[in-house]
Amino acid sequence: MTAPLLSHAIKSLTDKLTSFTLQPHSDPIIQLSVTVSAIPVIAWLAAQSTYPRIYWKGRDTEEEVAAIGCCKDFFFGDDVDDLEMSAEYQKQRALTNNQDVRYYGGVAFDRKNESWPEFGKARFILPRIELRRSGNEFKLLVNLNFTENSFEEEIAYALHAIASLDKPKPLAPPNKVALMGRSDKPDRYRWTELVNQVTHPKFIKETPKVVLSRQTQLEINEQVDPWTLLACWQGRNPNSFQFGFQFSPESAFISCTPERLYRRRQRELFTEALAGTTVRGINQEQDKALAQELLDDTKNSHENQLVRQQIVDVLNPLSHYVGAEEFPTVLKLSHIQHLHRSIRAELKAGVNDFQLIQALHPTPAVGGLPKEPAMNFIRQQEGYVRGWYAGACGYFNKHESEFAVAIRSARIEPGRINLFAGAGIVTGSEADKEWSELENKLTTILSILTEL
Ligand SMILES: C=C(O[C@H]1C=CC=C(C(=O)O)[C@@H]1O)C(=O)O
Ligand SMILES: [Mg+2]
Repeated sequence: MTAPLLSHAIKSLTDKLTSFTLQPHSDPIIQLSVTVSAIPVIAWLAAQSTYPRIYWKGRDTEEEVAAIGCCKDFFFGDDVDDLEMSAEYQKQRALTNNQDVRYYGGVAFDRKNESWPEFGKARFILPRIELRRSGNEFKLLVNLNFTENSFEEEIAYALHAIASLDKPKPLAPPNKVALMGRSDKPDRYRWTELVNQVTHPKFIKETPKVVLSRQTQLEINEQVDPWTLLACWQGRNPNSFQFGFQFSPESAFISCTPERLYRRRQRELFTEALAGTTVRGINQEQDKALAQELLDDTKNSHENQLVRQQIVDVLNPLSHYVGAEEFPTVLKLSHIQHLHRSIRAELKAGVNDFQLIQALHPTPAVGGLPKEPAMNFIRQQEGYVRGWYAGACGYFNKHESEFAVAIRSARIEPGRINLFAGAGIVTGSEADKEWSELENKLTTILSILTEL
C-alpha cells in the first residue's frame, strides 16, 4: 500500500482530530498520527513559519524528526535546581504510557553557570506537530496536552497548527558568506596562558584533565538559514548526530556532533568515550598511518582513557553491569579522526534519565577530571559563556532516550555566527598543538560557510 500524499495526510489528521473524543480514563497527553509519503524532512522544517522548530537525527539509527510548535514547554531559567528539574521530569513522564510521545530538548553545559537566554539551563519541548521518518516510513503526528487547556481549546489549537502547515520547498546549497570579521575568545595569547596553567605540574597533579574551549565569532552581513546550513553539514558527516533548536526567528543552535552521551532502551544503556584527535590523511595510506599514530600516542590515549574510566566509575553505582572496550578504535569524520571506546551498561531498576544526565554529563570529554575543580576552572577562566555548546541534547520518552553531546556546533544570531571547539588538556598537551586541534575541529563548518 502506498502512503498518502502530504495533502491527504493533513486531511485525515484533521478528520481524526475533529472526531476525537476523550475516554473516561484516558491519558491527559494524547498523540494522533497518520502515515504520509516521503518528504525531505529538513526542507519541510525550513519551510514552516511556526516556532519552536526542532530537528533531530540519531547517529546509528534510521530515524529523523522535524518538529514545530509546542504543547508543553519546560524552560528552566537561572533560578532552578536539579531537584526541581527532576521532580518536573518524573511528573511529566507519568502523564502518558504512549511510547511515541517524546520530549526534545537540551541541558546546558554547566547548570551552575549562566546560560543563553531562550535556551536556559535546560529546555524541553513536547512539540505540537512532528514529521518522523523511520527508514522509508514517514509519519505526520500531532500531540494533544489536556493538562493546561480545555478539551475544545486544545483541539482548536491543534487544528489551527495543522491548517498552518506549509509545503516543503527545495533547499538550495548555502551561499558562501562574506566574512566581515572574526574574533576568538579566548584568543591565542590567552589560550597559551590557560594551557600552561592547566599543564603546570602542581595543577595537573590534582586536576589531570580540563577540556578548554573557544568561541569563534564570525561577523556577517547576510542572513544564514540554520536548516540549510545543517542540511549541508549533514552531507559532510552523515555518521554524526545532527540536530537543531530554533525557539524564535532570531537565534538557532545547530550541531553535527559525533559524540553520544547515551542511548537508553529500557534498562540497557550505550555510551562511549570519545576523545583524542588527529587530522585525516590526503590518501588512504597517510590516513591509516595517522590513525595508527593516534592509537600509539600517549597523550591522546591518556585523554581517552580518563573519559572511559570516569564513565565506568559513575555508571557502576547505577548499574548491575558495566562493560567498556579495553582498546580504542578510530572513528573517522570528514576532516578529523578520534579515539573511541564503546561502553555498555545494564541499569538497575528505576534509574531514570535525569539521574543519568546528572551522573554522566559533562563527561571528561568536554568538562574534565575531577569534575568540580575542572568545571570551576572553566567557569572562572575561559572567558565566555558556553551555554548549550558541549551540553546534552536529545529526547526522552517513557522508556527510551538518546542524548548527544553538543560539540561541533554553531549558534546563529542576527549579524553573526558563533562556532565552538574544545580540546582536552592533559599532561603532555602543548598550547600550539591544541590550538591547531581547535582549528581542525572547525574545518568542516568553515569550509561550508567560507572560501577556505
Ligand atoms: C570538546 C570537543 O571535542 C571533544 C571530543 C572529542 C575529542 C576531543 C579531544 O581530542 O580533545 C574533545 O575531548 C569539541 O570538539 O569541542
Ligand atoms: Mg584532544
